[in-house]
Amino acid sequence: MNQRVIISTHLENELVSALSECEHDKLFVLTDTTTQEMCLPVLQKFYCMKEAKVITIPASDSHKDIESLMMVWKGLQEGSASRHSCMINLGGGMVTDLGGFAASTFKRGINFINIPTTLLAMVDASVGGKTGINFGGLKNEVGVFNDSKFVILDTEFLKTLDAENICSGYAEMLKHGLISTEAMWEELVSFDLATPDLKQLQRMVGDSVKVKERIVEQDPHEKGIRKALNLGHTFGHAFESWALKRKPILHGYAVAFGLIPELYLSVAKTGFPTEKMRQTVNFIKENYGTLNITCDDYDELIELMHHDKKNQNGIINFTMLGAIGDIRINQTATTEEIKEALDFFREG
Ligand SMILES: O=C(O)C(=O)C[C@@H](O)[C@H](O)[C@H](O)COP(=O)(O)O
Repeated sequence: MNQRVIISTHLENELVSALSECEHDKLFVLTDTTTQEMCLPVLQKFYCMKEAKVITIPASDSHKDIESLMMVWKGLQEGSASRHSCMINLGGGMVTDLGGFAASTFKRGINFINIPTTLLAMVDASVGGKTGINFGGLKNEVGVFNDSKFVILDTEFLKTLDAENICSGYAEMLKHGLISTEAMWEELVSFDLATPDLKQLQRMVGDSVKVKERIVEQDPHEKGIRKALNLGHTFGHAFESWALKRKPILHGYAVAFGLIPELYLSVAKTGFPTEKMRQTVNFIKENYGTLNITCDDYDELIELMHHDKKNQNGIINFTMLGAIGDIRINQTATTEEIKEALDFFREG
């Protein structure tokens, strides 16, 4: 990985040091309307930011699209950015994904630094070089792999989040536990997510991001083991795209929901222990509720799964588990099995 992930203890110092390693003629900072209000004031107090030009896009995943991307390109162009300029992406996964893609394509690529401000971006989106936008109703349909030079991870920003955003990011942590160790999974499913202990959560963020870093280092372009990080996402992205047309849900909620049918398939096909599946499913149902799909939605969901980026030769590709930490990539399921898993999701 050509990216350095820094767990911040003093944001200003770390940013000064990162910027000194990213030689730049002009500095830009990308925010969305939420982080402009909640997080930008923290950065604007720093001397190193005094010349930075701010570009702001509308908040939420429904704006992770070509229009917002054009706003960023336009902001860079109007601010006379050169190929030697640098952009700081200050925000959640939508900002780090879209900003990373804008920076990677503007004048064929300028340096960028991610400062994630949501739990989801801290443990997942800001790390590992997946950048992109949604397109044609499909998640992350257009994008490139390109690392930010630095990720500066300041867990103080967690204090700006509401309960829903904590839950959303936590779903990716839960996924990291499932693909990692029993001890990590155990701590995650025992955590009181309804009234979270922020100190404990801040410590768990460090462990969680290490799981992602370790996997991305082995396989930066998702040819093999990186597909582990997509656990919960074959169904999850389908749920998310389905919801986008009705009542949008946060990405992490879609992943939490996606874990349910994928763990069900793991029990049926790769021998994942039923009791651990039950414990995980109960945790998800208690903390995330459910998504109200009916049998009439199955064909649409399966059609959406046919666009998953892991697929090859028209076959839907799943990541499953044989046990906690026993990752089985490139698994398949028949349409009948997928429908059974959706029945389990609804009726469980
Ligand atoms: O980093 C990865 O690799 C992942 O799959 C992590 C996912 O949690 C993340 O949501 C990712 O952006 C999904 O990527 P996609 O390739 O399925 O669009």
